[in-house]
Amino acid sequence: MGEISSQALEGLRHKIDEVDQELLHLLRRRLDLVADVGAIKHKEGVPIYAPAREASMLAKRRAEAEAMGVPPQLVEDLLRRMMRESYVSEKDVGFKRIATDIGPVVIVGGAGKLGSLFAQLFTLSGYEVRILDKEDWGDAETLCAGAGAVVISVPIALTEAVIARLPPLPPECVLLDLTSVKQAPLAAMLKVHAGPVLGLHPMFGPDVSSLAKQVVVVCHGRQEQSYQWLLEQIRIWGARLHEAPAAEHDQAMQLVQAMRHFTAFVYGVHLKREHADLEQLLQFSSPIYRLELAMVGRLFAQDPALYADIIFAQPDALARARHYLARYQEALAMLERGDKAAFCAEFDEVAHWFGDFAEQFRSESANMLMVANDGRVG
Ligand SMILES: O=C(O)C(=O)C[C@]1(C(=O)O)C=C[C@@H](O)C=C1
Repeated sequence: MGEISSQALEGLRHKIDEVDQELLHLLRRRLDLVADVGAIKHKEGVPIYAPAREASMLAKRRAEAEAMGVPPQLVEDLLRRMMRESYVSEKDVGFKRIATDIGPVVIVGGAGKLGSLFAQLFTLSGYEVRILDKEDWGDAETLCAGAGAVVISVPIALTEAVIARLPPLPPECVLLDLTSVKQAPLAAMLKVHAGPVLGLHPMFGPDVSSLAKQVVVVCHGRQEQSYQWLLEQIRIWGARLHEAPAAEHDQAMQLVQAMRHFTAFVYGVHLKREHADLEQLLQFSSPIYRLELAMVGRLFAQDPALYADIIFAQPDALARARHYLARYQEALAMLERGDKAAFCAEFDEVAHWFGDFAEQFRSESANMLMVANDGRVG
């Protein structure tokens, strides 16, 4: 059934259509300007992401919006969304090539999703890219001959074996990996190659449209000076580099990745065994539950082996999971006793421990929830 509308309403809607069309023309103009910015950045080697420019632009537009009676958050949301579009369009122009005098970049596992993304980024930056995938080991020596960098991008469980299988590399070649764990691959690379060695962990999946604002963890191996070009190249792609010792990285990942995925896995198992009707749950769901369900559900749209690798590769995964289970059991005991006071006391202690982060997370998530709700149809 069509929506009921009066003539007055129709007239106003017509005017709104005109305003939205004007907005379209303005967006087109902005996209054209951004394309010109992209061309200059490509030539001059300026990073895609310009945080200082973004901060000053947002502050000015917010103040102007306020003075005009336009909600500042509305303007900020629109600008952020437009800038996300800029990252993609500026990426497609290509990037300045930082190291002009190095040999080809060989990507071991370059036919995989993450490997393909890096192959694309190196190609967009003017490097010769060679792919060494499963079926190419017979040609490994030829492919690696004269290489300026060899990038290992294979499943975690295979990383060390693949590194051990590499042919001898040129002494100045940078050997690096993109694995989610860092200590074991770094040790393996340092063992087989006497030249520059670097461990990277891109903290994003292969489906990102650009590296702008993404984080890449850097674990130094050997001869840092010899791979500064590569770090600079990644900065130009838009990513933020976070340096950390490999052991510290692996420990943090245990909590950020392994535990997180493990609990999401258990929650998925629980929903299935309880015969949850997802269609029905979505009908009842608030934005936060929808988001939570999406975070759990997206796990099961991906490769089980990848998640098994991330969880099982952590040396102390079992001990940590046992600690988690013990905490769950403690909480369960409160529930059995009907001890609300104990629950609230523990809650307060955790809130105190979160400190200012609790409020920060509340306001950050409020915005995310609104965006999640915008995408809802019906
Ligand atoms: O001004 C720039 O450097 C741009 O690339 C343009 C733009 C924008 O869309 O306004 C996009 C990305 C930057 O992080 C900042 C601003």
